[in-house]
Amino acid sequence: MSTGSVARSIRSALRHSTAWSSPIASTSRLTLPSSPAQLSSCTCFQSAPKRYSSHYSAKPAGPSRKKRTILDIQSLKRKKIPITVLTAHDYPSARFIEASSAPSSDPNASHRRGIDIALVGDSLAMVACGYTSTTSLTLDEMLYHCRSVARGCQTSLLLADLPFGTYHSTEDGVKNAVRMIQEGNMDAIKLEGGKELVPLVERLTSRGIPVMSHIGLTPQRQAALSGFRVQGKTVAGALKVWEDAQALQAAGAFALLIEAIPSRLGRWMSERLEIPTIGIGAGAGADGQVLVQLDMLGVNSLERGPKFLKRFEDVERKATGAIEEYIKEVREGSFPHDETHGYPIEDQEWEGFLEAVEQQK
Ligand SMILES: Nc1nc(=O)c2c([nH]1)NC[C@@H]1CN(c3ccc(C(=O)N[C@@H](CCC(=O)O)C(=O)O)cc3)CN21
Ligand SMILES: CC(C)C(=O)C(=O)O
Repeated sequence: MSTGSVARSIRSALRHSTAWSSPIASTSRLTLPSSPAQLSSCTCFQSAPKRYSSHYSAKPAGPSRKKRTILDIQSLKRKKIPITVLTAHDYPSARFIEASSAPSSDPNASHRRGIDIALVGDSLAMVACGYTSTTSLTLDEMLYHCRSVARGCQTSLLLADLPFGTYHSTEDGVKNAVRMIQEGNMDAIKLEGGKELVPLVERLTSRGIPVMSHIGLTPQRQAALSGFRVQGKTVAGALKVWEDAQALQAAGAFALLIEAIPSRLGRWMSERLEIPTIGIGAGAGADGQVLVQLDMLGVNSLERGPKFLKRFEDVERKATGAIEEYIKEVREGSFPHDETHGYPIEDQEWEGFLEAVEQQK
């Protein structure tokens, strides 16, 4: 192939990679502060990293759609504004979050602020990959999902779980958290565990990697906890949750996820901790709430699900209904419609084609 023809094929490939090409991910990463003290006074979290969106994505963010920062999240607690967290597992679920953050016509609408934190939770192992537990998910699988979410979500703070087994030692935890930031394009990471993780939380936060700690029911330890069971229901159990919370706050965690604990304990701790608590099955007294997006959309509405789950939609029913309609229309011949869904050819071209075929005989 000549140089000219190589250039031509590249130009042609570029021309054809329009609406269906994947968007270009940002290469500009946040510069992170190096100590917890710097973290709370630093302004570098406040500037939005530029991310480019695909041709058919929503309009570019307007002035009211500032990238969420650690400081923003923490100030919501002081202002007593509930923090909204929702999981995103891929590009479309990230785009749903981004679209729900669009400024509405009503400037006072409470949903106007949108989702504060998009969480690439390792629940994706179960709901998006079909594994029976979160422990099967590898770091590489997680990184692949993180990159897709980062391409779809510009406004929310991007948080992801370090998968099971990737932070059993402080050294592993630091190395793998850095990969989540550099390769996964995440802003912060979440770690399941209590006091035993203090050395890792200190190391990460003092090196500028913001950490959300996750206590109470920690699904990665499902086997050790003998299943997905409510935690902190006894004197000793509640004391353990409270001691973990205090130790992790002191170690530098910017927020605390509290899962499946009694509502009274959730409220009591939230009133006493300085850092925000994000609850899932921890009652209305937490500083924020998190749900798994596919759960709250009712994508798996046939399963019973935990008691804390509220399904705001029944996407499973809507999706299967639509697919059945598609099957019916294809079988009946009512889809596609030539006029609506097909491509025309000019009469002259068509007749010319028929003549040309005739002449070839
Ligand atoms: N789809 C999905 N949603 C989740 O919220 C979720 C996951 N997957 N995978 C990881 C963990 C597991 N989670 C779960 C799963 C089940 C219960 C559950 O059924 N709990 C019982 C508690 C029983 C008790 O101790 O009293 C319940 O009835 O709510 C709780 C959390 C939360 N996380
Ligand atoms: C259940 C939520 C909080 C989570 O940690 C996840 O999505 O993995």
